[in-house]
Amino acid sequence: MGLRLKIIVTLLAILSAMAGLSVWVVREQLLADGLVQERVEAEKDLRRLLLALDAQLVQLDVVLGSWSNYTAMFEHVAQPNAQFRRDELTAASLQAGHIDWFYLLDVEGRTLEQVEVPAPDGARPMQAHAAQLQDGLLAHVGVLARGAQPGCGLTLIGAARALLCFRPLLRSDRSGPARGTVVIGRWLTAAMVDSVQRQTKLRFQLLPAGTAPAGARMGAALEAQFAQGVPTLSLHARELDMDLPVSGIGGQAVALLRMSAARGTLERLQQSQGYLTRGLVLLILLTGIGMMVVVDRLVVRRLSRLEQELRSVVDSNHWAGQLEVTGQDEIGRLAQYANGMIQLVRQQMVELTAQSTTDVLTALPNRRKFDECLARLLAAHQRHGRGGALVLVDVDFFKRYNDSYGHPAGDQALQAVAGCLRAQARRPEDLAARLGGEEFALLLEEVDLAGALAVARQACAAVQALGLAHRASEVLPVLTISCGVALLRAGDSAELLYSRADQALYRAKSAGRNQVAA
Ligand SMILES: Nc1nc2c(ncn2[C@@H]2O[C@H](COP(=O)(O)OP(=O)(O)OP(=O)(O)O)[C@@H](O)[C@H]2O)c(=O)[nH]1
Repeated sequence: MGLRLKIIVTLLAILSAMAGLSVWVVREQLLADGLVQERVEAEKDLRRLLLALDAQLVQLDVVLGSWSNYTAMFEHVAQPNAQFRRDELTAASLQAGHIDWFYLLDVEGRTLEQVEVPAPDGARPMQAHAAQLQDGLLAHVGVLARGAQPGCGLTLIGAARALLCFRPLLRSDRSGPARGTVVIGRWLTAAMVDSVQRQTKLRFQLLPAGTAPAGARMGAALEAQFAQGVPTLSLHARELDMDLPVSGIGGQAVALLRMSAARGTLERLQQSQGYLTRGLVLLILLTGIGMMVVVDRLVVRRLSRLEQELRSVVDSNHWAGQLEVTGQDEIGRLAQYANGMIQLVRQQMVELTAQSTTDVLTALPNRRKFDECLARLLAAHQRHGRGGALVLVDVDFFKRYNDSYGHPAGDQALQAVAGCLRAQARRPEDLAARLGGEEFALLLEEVDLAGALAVARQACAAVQALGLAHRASEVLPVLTISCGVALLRAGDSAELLYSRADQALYRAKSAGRNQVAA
């Protein structure tokens, strides 16, 4: 896997993990916030609903407050009399004031006057529950009213719920104890529920109180009810319910007020989570692409360029060329170090090549170099018809020289001979080489037989002129050499040419040494 692919895969893995984690964290946070927000909004709605329901009581209370014959009622309660005027206390007048029933009680809670608007089917529910009313509710109201405080609230009469308001009958200056109580009521009908729903745009129902504990009381301070944590929230997939137990006027459990609402907040949150997720993914993609471009420009591209340059340097024969240094950072320094190494390798290669083609004792080119040059000479001859000659050189009676003067002296003698031969290779294309032991060679380019013979003879003369004493030589008392010359011929191979030069050398040796034969 290339570096670029590795970086892409790693980046993708890291960014995906980051994206997943971010989405999860944000989602959890959004959900937690959403639930809190939903509860807050539901409580706000419930408050609004309770206020709207309370407004119904307030209306009833206003009707009760605007009653005109309190004085007559006060006296009637104190001492019931037959002259008590009942003009306002008819079913028709109650109906006009949106009241369903009216009671006038004495201080003991006994009913003195009672008016009821019959239901459309003629039923009179209040009468049907007269005993219950007498025993419970109205007596209770009477007790409440004895505290001289008016009040309103919800109550349960049989299975029906009603709103009621009561006022104690006091003196007009409000002094003295209450003499009785006026109570008016309205059935809490489906029409009234509808009207509150329309007005508040909130869905609710009044369920049987069941085992729910007595809770909020209509008309009591809402904040106090909420502070007690009375409402309970139940969350469903798409809806939420907020339940609030509602107490009656006497504190008894009357109903369970259930407000239902769509979970819009959650939907909105889920929607924003979707936007957020898409935004995050886009951001991460853009970040990933941006990072890739930066990493590509700063690292990958430069590294692959270095790799190409290094490969072409290594592939070249002699480690030719250098890497481009692109900056002073780690990659730039890497290129500098690599350049240093390339230079070192190049130097060592030059040195090794020189060592492998040079004779250690005489510093003349060795047999390997000679073979290369001979091959080149042959190729040039075949291609361009250039002339050339090979001169094989052998030191005369060298074994005896060694035996007479010792091996180290023999080495020095070979070095001296090498110096003489090097001096004969005057032109840049000429080559003097040591082939091995006391055998040397001269390769001469663009030369004819006369020229080659002349060079060979000069070599012989030069060695002789060295005057290196050789007491065991049969030729002269000084060191001498013999040379065999062979000219290049068409179709020659290295072996053929060498063989002719060797035969010539043999002839020179046989003819007495210290001479040249061709
Ligand atoms: N000192 C020294 N001697 C060497 C070296 N290489 C070869 N020799 C000696 O050179 C001698 C060559 O002897 P031969 O091949 O018998 O030939 P020669 O004694 O010169 O006799 P001819 O060639 O017939 O004149 C041997 O004794 C080798 O030991 C070297 O590097 N140094």
